[in-house]
Amino acid sequence: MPPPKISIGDLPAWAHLNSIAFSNIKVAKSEGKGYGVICERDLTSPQDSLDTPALLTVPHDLILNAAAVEEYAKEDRTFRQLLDAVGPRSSRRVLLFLLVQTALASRGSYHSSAGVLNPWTEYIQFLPETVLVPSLWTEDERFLLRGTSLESAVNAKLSALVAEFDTIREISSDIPCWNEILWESETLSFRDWILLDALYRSRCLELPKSGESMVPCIDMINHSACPTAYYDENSEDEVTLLLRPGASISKGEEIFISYGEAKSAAEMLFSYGFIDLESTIESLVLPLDPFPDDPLAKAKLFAFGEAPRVHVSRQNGSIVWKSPFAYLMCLNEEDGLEFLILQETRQLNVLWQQEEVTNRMAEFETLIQSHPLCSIFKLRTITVVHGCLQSQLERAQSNMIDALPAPKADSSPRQECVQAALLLRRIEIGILEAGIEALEDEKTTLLTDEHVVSYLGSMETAESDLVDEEASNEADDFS
Ligand SMILES: C[S@@+](CC[C@H](N)C(=O)[O-])C[C@H]1O[C@@H](n2cnc3c(N)ncnc32)[C@H](O)[C@@H]1O
Repeated sequence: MPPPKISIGDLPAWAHLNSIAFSNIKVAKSEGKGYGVICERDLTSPQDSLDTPALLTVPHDLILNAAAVEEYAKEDRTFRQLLDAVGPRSSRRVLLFLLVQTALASRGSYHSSAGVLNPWTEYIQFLPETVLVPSLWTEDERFLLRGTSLESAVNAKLSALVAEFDTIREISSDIPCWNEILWESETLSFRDWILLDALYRSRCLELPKSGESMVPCIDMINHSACPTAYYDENSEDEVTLLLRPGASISKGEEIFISYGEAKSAAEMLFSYGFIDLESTIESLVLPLDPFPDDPLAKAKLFAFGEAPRVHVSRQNGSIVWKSPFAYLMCLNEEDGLEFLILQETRQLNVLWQQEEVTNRMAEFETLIQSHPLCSIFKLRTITVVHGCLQSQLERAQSNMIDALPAPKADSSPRQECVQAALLLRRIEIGILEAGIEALEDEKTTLLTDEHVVSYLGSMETAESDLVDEEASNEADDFS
C-alpha cells in the first residue's frame, strides 16, 4: 500500500523545518521528467570561479547512507534488533530503513513501541509513486527488452529482489513489534520493495566524503549530459549544490547535474528509467557462459569469483573489448592450467605454468603473453567473444519490434517503455555490428600470424594422420 503522499507544495516548509537552505532555486514540475530544480532568477558563474555561493545546502544529519542508518539504530532499540536480524549488507540496510519509513508513514496516526519518526518518514512521501526503470515495468513491457543486454540483467534483478523481500519478511515476522508494523493489515507488498529499490538506485549519489548516499532535495535535480551544476560536501560536511564554472542559467530554466559521464544506455535505463539522447557513451555488457562441455567450467567460475562478462565499447570510432573470463575459459589442462584443492585449508588454488595465480584470475590476457602459443590462445578467446556478440546480435534482430503498437487498452505497454526499448535495441545493435566487424578483423590478422599458421598446419597433419590410421584400420578389418 503506498504511503499517503504529501504535496510538493509543502516541500519548502519541510525543507525549512529541517534547515535545508534554497537560494534562488525551487523544486517545480519539469516537462517529461517529473519534478526538477528551476532557477528563480538569472544565474551566472565566472569561468575561473571556484568559490560560488551554494544554491542548496543540506545539513549533514539528513544524509541517508549506511552510517546514518547505524545512527538511527542507536536511537531506536527495536530498529537495531531488525537491522541485526537482516545482517550487514549495507545498501539493503538503507533500503530496510526506507521500508520501515514507508510502513510508518502509511499508518496514519502513529502508535507503537517501535519505529522512531524522523525527517525521512515525511520526505519519502514527496517521492514519486513510480519510476520508469525496467524492474517496475509490467511483464509485457519487459518483453520489449528481449535480445537487449537488459533482458538477463532485469530478470536477475527481479529474482534478487524476490529473495531479499522473502528474507526480510521471514526475519521481521519473527519480531512481534515489527510484524505488527510491517505486515499486519498488509501494509507492505513486494511492489513496495521493488519501488524502494528503484527510488534508491535512481536517487542515490556518490558524495566525495560520505560515499553512496541519498540526500533530500539534491535528489530532485535531473540529469543532463551538459550539466550546469554539481554537488559537493563543504567543510561542515553539509551537502551543497554549486554552479559549474562558466555556467549561465536564465530565470525559469532548469538546473541539471550529471548522473555519471560514463554510463551506457543500458545502465541509464536500468538505474534511472531513461536514456540520455545527448550522451556519446556507446558501451554494452553481456553475460558470458562457460563451454557446456568444459570439465573445468565449475572450477573456473568459482576461482574467477564474479559473473563472467564481455564488455564492448566504441571509443572515438574504435571498438574496445574486455573479457578476462573469456581468456580463462579458453585455457585447459594441456595448456598448463591446473586447479588444486589444498588438503589443510580446502582452498582452491590455481596454477598457470606451475606458478600460483589464484589471485590473478582476471589477468590471463597478460599471463599468456610469454607462452609460445599466445596467439593461439588469443585466437580462441576472440572466437569466443565473437560468438557471444554474434548470438546477441541475432537475438536482438530476431526480437526487433518493427513498429510502435498503437496505444490502446490500459494494459498495453506504455509508450515511454516502447520508445526506450527501441532506442536501447538500436544503440546495442550498432555496437554489436561494429564489435563483430572489429573482431573479424582481429581474427583475420591472427590467422596470418606465423605461430598460428604453423600450429593449425600441425593440427591438420595430425588430423589427416588420424584419418589415414582409421582408414587403414578399417581396411585391416575388412581384410
Ligand atoms: C534523482 S531523480 C530527479 C528528480 C525526479 N525528476 C523527481 O521527480 O523526483 C531521478 C529521476 O528523474 C528523472 N530524470 C532525471 N533526469 C532526466 C532526464 N534527463 N530525462 C528524463 N528523466 C529524467 C528520472 O525519472 C530519474 O529516475
